[in-house]
Amino acid sequence: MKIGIIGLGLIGGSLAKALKRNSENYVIGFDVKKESLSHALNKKIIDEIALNCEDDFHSVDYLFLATPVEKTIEIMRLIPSWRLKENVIVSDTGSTKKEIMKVAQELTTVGITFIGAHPMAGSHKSGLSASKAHLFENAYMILTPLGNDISLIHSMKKLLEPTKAKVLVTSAQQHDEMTALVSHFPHLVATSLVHRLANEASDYPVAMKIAAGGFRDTTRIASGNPIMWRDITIQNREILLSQLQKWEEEMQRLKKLLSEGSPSDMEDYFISAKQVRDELPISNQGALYSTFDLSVDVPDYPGVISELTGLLAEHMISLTNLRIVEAREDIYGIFVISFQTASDRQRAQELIQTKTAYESYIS
Ligand SMILES: NC(=O)C1=CN([C@@H]2O[C@H](COP(=O)(O)OP(=O)(O)OC[C@H]3O[C@@H](n4cnc5c(N)ncnc54)[C@H](O)[C@@H]3O)[C@@H](O)[C@H]2O)C=CC1
Ligand SMILES: O=C(O)C(=O)Cc1ccc(O)cc1
Repeated sequence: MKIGIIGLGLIGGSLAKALKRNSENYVIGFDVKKESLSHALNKKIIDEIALNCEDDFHSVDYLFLATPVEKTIEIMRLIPSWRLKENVIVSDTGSTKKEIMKVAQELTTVGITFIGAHPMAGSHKSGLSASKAHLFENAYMILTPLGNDISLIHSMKKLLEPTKAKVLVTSAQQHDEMTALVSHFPHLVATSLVHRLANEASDYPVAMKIAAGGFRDTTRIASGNPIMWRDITIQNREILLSQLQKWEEEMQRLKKLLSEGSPSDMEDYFISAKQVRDELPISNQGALYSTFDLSVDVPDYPGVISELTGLLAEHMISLTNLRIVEAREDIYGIFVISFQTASDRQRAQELIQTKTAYESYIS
């Protein structure tokens, strides 16, 4: 297949790398950053550079827009004036879908087929340098088609096979409601917690320094790309405002509990949240649970487990558990190794950093 990708950042770059796993795929890329284009071509992430979008995508079967979502809408409005194949399928990778699918509906009137796509994987990092061929492995890829064209969904699924993502189909409305709950609103909460810390920093100058693992874990996503999150929150504003209303109600409930509740009411509040959190697919994978976990970002291929366990065994580092984490939504690595002590984990991380190309994280 010939595939065009506009926006060769974290997601567009990762998509290009994943699609190039199929040697029959040919990728033509465009980005406003010229250095990303030349880097992508030199590293064979793409096969060809598009110099002007009006003409240079005329031979592609699929065209993906992997730009911040407001930019995506601007580009979609330009597409009717471009020279494209008659049955090209246009798609995107945007984190919001309602506004994008409204413009997609307009495109059908000029004969352009658009199917929305959103990989539920990524990171707070951005740009081509953070892209990875295996970013989407085992993650959900949500498709939002306009109609019920099974053959269209089937061909998108086929194209996306090299990403090893798990495809889900929903409506744009459902997509935006669900992502508001699990991604967009948590992003606002994380960001507001950082603002709270910053606001108190003059009274408690040492607070920043002592911010421990919990604060860092809860607020990691606040380091995400501000332009990307500006666009997402503006496009999903309505649903986010209703989430904010429900959040305020939850805070009122908490306020009452804290001021009037008994210690056991308080404990119940934590217990019921812990039950739900522990049921999330990420944390019920392993038979054992250790606090000394190391996440290693590796492609999901056979052999990687023995490579890493062999390395640890060679250096006499004992591990207590191994697990492959299935969703990549709020984590970096997919291969999680648990250790009995923090010092075993530290030694393992140093070893993996020096002896392999895999990145590892303590979360
Ligand atoms: N970062 C993440 O974790 C995830 C992001 N997404 C979505 O994917 C899209 C891309 O996000 P990232 O790759 O993270 O952003 P990014 O900032 O890493 O990459 C965006 C790229 O688009 C380029 N660009 C901007 N305007 C352009 C234009 N007019 N024409 C051509 N290229 C242009 C930028 O130069 C940059 O290389 C966004 O819509 C985002 O909502 C979806 C899932 C996860
Ligand atoms: O950093 C993280 O864990 C993320 O939350 C990544 C992410 C960002 C935006 C999306 O639309 C989907 C996933």
